[in-house]
Amino acid sequence: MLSVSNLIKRYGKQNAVDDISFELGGGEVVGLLGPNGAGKSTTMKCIVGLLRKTSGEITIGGHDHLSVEAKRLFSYIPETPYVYDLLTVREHLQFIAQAYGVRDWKEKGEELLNLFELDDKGDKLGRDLSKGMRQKVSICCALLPDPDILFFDEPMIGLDPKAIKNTRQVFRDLKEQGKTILVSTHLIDSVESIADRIMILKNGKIIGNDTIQNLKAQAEGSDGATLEDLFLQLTEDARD
Ligand SMILES: Nc1ncnc2c1ncn2[C@@H]1O[C@H](COP(=O)(O)OP(=O)(O)OP(=O)(O)O)[C@@H](O)[C@H]1O
Repeated sequence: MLSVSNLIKRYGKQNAVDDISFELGGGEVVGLLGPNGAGKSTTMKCIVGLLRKTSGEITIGGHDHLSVEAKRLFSYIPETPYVYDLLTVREHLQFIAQAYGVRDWKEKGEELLNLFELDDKGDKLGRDLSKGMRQKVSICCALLPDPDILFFDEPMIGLDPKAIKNTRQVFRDLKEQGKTILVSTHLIDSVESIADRIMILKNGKIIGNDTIQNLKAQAEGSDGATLEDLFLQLTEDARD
């Protein structure tokens, strides 16, 4: 469903993403973990076409990632939610529904607004929303077109505990529906229960790419180790 080959993204002399290759099969849920500055957001932004890659090949559903065919297949929830200042919350949903040709969107839109407790904020303008509300609107907009693939960049940041719980449930529902998900996060616990596989990035390189069980087995002295222990062990010299 997603294929990334020899992706490099260079900022000046620094390779923020340093020749990484990986694939996501249809229906796979993969957590992208890594310390600050590891290259998670840069990787995501290159995949969705927000940043121009320096080199490498990326295909989504067999199409070049910059093609319209690829863009029809995915939604992206950025780390910093972007909303339109002069559209209300409901108008955001209407805009997305029209842009993606979503029929009968109103009912699903209302369900999403209810789920994220935005139903009484439907007439609020984007510019008047708090950061957490913007994040919720961003998630609702991403879910409305019912995409096959979802890219979530730190989706829990800025959400209140109830919204975090709801988002976890949304992940479980999406997984059950067979959606393909790549989710970058610092909140290791939030992916542990749903991820089929974890990729750990450090200094722009993938240093671990396996099931949690296999990664734990590979890690030294991993008896009873939590995913957090493993993560810290693999990334401990990240500041070298
Ligand atoms: N616009 C930019 N110009 C120059 N360097 C950048 C730019 N954006 C990111 N970088 C650098 O690229 C590297 C990867 O950054 P990136 O934001 O992808 O990391 P991240 O893993 O998402 O980090 P975090 O967990 O802190 O969000 C970092 O060293 C960062 O300083």
